[in-house]
Amino acid sequence: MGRKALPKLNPSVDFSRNFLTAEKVPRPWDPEALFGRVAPLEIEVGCGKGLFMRTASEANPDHDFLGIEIAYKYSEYAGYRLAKEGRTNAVMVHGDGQKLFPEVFPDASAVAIHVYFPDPWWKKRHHRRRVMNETFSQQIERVLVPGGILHFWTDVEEYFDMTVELLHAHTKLEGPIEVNERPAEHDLDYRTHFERRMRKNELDVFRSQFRKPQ
Ligand SMILES: C[S@@+](CC[C@H](N)C(=O)[O-])C[C@H]1O[C@@H](n2cnc3c(N)ncnc32)[C@H](O)[C@@H]1O
Repeated sequence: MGRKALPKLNPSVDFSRNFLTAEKVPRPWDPEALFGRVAPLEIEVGCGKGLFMRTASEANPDHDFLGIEIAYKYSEYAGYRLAKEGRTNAVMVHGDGQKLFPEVFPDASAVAIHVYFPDPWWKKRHHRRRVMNETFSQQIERVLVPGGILHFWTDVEEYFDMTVELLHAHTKLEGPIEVNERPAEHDLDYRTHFERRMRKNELDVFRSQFRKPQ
């Protein structure tokens, strides 16, 4: 299943408030510099075109959303779309989530971390390239506040099972807590573009949450 080319960005839209490259993320972490306030933080890793970032930041104006996407064009487009919708509580970062977590986020700094449909890296010898690995799962646990939630969805059952095993073996996160499918009320009423694609193709989606103990 290939991806369509992204629409052109209108050069008159200033999206500098909603998009930055990894080296511009403040170190030490300073949410006020990015969002102009301190609010409960949610982080998404691997945002693609940013549907979740747009819908979640609109639905939860009291939370701040930081999206990390390694593909420059997608991160830029997602930031541009946030700017077009005038969002002040959501920022896209072009970068590698696995590098940014240890460099940027303090312990217990996020109420939720979202990982939706990470690249499956199907071949066994490529599994080590998967975003969900031992080191990153421990970073997720460290960055979540007590009671914070990891949202992990995938269409690959074997990746789902591997992640459950990984989290049980290397973290104290509790789960998987099952998440039910919700009927879509309009054509973009899906958690992400990949969820939309899987459901339109009648493919399974494995949805879960894991909670950091208090
Ligand atoms: C299969 S796509 C899913 C996109 C989106 N989450 C969705 O569900 O529609 C996986 C995305 O993760 C991004 N990605 C892969 N590794 C990453 C990393 N280490 N840090 C940030 N993004 C990453 C890829 O560029 C790609 O856009």
